[in-house]
Amino acid sequence: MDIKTADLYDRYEDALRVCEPIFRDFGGRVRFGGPIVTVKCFEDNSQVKSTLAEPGAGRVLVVDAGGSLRCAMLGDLIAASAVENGWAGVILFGCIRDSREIGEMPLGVKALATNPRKSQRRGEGQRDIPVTFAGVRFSPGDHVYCDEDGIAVAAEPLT
Ligand SMILES: O=C([O-])CC(=O)C(=O)O
Repeated sequence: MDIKTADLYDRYEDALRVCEPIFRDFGGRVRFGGPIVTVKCFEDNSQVKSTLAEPGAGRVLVVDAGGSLRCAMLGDLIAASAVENGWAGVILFGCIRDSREIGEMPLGVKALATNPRKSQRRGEGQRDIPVTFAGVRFSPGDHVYCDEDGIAVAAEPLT
C-alpha cells in the first residue's frame, strides 16, 4: 500500500476517522492497510493467536486490548504466523514483545509499547464486534490506512 494518510485526509476528510496519536510503529512495514477484523480482549491473547492463524488475505487485525500496559498481547511467534497467513498488519491498543524480531518482519504493527511479560491464554475475548479506542470506532469490515503519520479509518475503501 502506498497511500499517504495526509493525502487521504485532504481528499476525504468527511469520510475519515483519525486516531489520536498514541501508537508507535513496531513492524517492518510502516505503510499498510486493508479491511479490518476486530478482537476485544484484556490481558488474554487467545483470540489474537487464533485469528492470526487464519488466512489474512491482506486484512488488518484491530485489537482492543483495553490499553493494558501490564503484558504483551503479541510476540514474534504469533507475528510470524500473521506473516505466513497473509495478514497486512495488526493495530493493538496494548503491548507487544519480541520487538526486535517483529521489526524485521514484513508486517505492519502499531501498538502502545513493549512489555516482556506474556499475557494469559484462557480462551477469553470477543471477535467481530465494533471496538472503540484512541477516539475512533472500528467496525468489522471498515478499511484502515496506516503510515508514518498515523491511522485513518473509513467505512469504504478509498483510493
Ligand atoms: O505467545 C504469546 O503469548 C506471545 C508471544 O510471545 C509470541 O507470540 O511469541
